[in-house]
Amino acid sequence: MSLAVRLEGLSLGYGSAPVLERTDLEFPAGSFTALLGPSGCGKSTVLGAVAGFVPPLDGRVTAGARPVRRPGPERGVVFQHYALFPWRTARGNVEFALKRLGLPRAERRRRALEALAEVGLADGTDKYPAQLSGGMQQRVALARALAAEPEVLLMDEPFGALDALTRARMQSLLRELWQRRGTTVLFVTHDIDEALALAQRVVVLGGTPGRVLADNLVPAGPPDPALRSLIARHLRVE
Ligand SMILES: Nc1ncnc2c1ncn2[C@@H]1O[C@H](COP(=O)(O)OP(=O)(O)OP(=O)(O)O)[C@@H](O)[C@H]1O
Repeated sequence: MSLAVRLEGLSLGYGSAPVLERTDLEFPAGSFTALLGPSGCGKSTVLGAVAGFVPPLDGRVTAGARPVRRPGPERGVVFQHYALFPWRTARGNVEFALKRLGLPRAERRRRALEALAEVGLADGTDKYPAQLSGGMQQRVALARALAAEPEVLLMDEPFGALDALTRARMQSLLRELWQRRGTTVLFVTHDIDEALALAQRVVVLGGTPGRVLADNLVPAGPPDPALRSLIARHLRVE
């Protein structure tokens, strides 16, 4: 149900500008890691490389035993902008995403309803995006990713556009889903508190080109102010 992700000597960039240079990182199967760093340091690019959207300039990305060469259903992606089709219902959006898996119609429906129930939207399956709040739309986007039963979940500031209360609800929903499913999660954010609240491990990226500035295990238990200020020092945002 989950795959380890490895970045080996990975260099990424667009054209001649390097974004990440010779980076090695391993994310064990079933782990929940936050990638934290200032805007422009390359967090989304790293996620894009794991998703298979951004080809490496050098080195490689593997998911399980296989090198990542293109997007695949075992790696689900959730973006900040929900990118739902406005003319499809919540269920329709999730079902549509399952088409590329070649699943029969009845199976697509079953999985869509199950995933929407899992994110707490059992009552909203026939609503259109315009009839749903931002938090509910993000739930649909999460259900869409989960319905494909991914082994790795890649999340790019998924809660960045939500108000504080909805964001906190979505964070606990995500923790719950992760505990239940054991999916490997890579979660990009530039919010230290969100990273500490959610992840087992926080990796801090920074610099130009980007590199790993710190790789901390987040201790279980109550929030640790010392760890928070250590991370903030790396980010120089205190
Ligand atoms: N498609 C692209 N073409 C060219 N340059 C790009 C492209 N996408 C990102 N970049 C550049 O790569 C660098 C890293 O961008 P990236 O989006 O990965 O950073 P980020 O840390 O996720 O930032 P943010 O927190 O603002 O989303 C930036 O300098 C950005 O301008």
